[in-house]
Amino acid sequence: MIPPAPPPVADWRTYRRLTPYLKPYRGALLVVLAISLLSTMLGLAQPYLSKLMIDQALLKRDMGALFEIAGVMIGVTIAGFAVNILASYRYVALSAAMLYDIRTALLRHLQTLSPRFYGSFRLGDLVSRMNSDVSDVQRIASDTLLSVVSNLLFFVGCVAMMLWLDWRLFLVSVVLVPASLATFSYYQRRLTALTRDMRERGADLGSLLVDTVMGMRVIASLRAGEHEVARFKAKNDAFIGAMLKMQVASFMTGALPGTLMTAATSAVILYGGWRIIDGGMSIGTLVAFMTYHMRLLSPIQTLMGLTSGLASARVSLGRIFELFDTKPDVVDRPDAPPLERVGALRFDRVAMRYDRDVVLRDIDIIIPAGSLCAILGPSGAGKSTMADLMVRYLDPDSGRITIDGRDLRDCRLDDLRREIILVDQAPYLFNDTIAANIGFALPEVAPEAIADAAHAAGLDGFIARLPDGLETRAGERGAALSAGERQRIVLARALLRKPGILILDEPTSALDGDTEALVAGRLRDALPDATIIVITHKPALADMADHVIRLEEGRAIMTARVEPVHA
Ligand SMILES: Nc1ncnc2c1ncn2[C@@H]1O[C@H](COP(=O)(O)OP(=O)(O)OP(=O)(O)O)[C@@H](O)[C@H]1O
Repeated sequence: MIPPAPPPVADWRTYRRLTPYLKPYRGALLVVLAISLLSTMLGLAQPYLSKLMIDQALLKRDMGALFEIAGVMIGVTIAGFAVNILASYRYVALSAAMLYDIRTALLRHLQTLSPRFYGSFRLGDLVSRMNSDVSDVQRIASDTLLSVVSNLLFFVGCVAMMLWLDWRLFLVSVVLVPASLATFSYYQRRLTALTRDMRERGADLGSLLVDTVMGMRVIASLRAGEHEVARFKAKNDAFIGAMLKMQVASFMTGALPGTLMTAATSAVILYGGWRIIDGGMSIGTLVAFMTYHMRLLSPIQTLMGLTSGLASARVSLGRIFELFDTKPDVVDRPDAPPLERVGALRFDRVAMRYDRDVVLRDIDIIIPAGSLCAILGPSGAGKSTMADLMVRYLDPDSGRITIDGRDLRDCRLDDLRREIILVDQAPYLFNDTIAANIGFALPEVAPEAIADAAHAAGLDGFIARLPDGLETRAGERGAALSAGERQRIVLARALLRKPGILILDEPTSALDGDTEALVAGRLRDALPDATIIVITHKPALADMADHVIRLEEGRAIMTARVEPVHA
């Protein structure tokens, strides 16, 4: 098998993709930047005030000027403090709102992806992207970006003040800047690649942990604990190795260029001192210049240090946008006319393959509206695939599926998912009460309707025996219930929604004969006009159907039952 190509390393253009999310906050961002500019200007005033203090007050022994300048200095410090707090508060609120928008958009996008995506994408990796990567971006956005902007402003202001005070001294102070920038740029590129590697190893580790926790029962029963620990150790070693490499690169990126800049300080003192002794410069000017020079190092070092954070956020953003770039298998047509009624469902020369394996070919069947239809066939014949096609989790490779003559692709997904409900083979329960699981996402539903649905699914006897009845909790993924109880709860959830077409994929596989007969008997009463399609291996269920579709080697043969159950 050819291994998949490694994902591309995110470059700086990744940040451009944030533009649509920034747009709604343009005005607010400009206000924050204006406040930040004000705070920078206040910070830049301090060294200049010390020059005035030395040259105008101390050297001239002017007490009045001393108090005046000291008063201005205190005022500037207090104002700078207040403006700084305001800028960071406004900025954090703004970045939090923006990241909420990204997370919501991501969640909406993930909801459009088909089961095929969830079958192939590692759960741990997905959780790590939605959690750690988004948090990483949040951390950087709520901290680093404001810091970058204010440090850049401060840097530019410092340079301007230094040039204004003495341009020759400025040239001496920046002589090592090119070497510093070259070192920085080399380590910064290395850092991006290493950060990506570390995130990937982290996702590997996360996936293994999710897999292990979910498979804990199997691990315990097969006594595979040590095997799992060894797998964990290998992944953990790879993660720690990648993290250490990244740390070294991060340190070098932050520290080396700054160290070079510090070396320039001695040159400034030497040249400035010579100019003072020579009479070409005042003491106040050199003191102010040195203060700017020392402060110039701080934004450079901060900016360089921040690059490791920015590189890591860039990688995280890349991983988040990779999810956004995953195209849904089915495309919605929200402009399509609404689906008025749900009629006959037809497979018109439908073919379907996974990768290169053909699963269904030339499927040509009609499921009459209002009928009870059973789909039979050997394991792996493609029955569940047919169900996925009927609810448009997938689109056929060729041919079409129509509802009352209209191609499913020409319907709104919202209409389809309201009218056609699939209860699939793996009943999923949320960690909530049984009532909340049945009435999931229907906050207005009446308790009587939930009780009716539970009755229709044959749950009434079981619920009556529970001390908390419908308010009993289902446990993590329904672990506090038996497989048959879970199956009936998801059936009740579907019945409550009264769909026009209900597809049940092996709905009674975990039920005993009596319970199966009870549930099957109540189905038609619960949905008197609906089309009910049951995928089953159980002859008893198939016997109740009006029509039977038999799948053999990807070709459906439909046989109408001679004696329909419902006359
Ligand atoms: N996501 C997928 N990627 C690749 N192959 C798949 C995928 N899903 C199903 N298949 C393959 O397609 C074939 C049909 O699968 P399907 O689940 O539709 O069969 P089925 O008739 O419902 O089987 P069963 O009765 O065991 O539930 C199988 O060979 C299966 O391995």
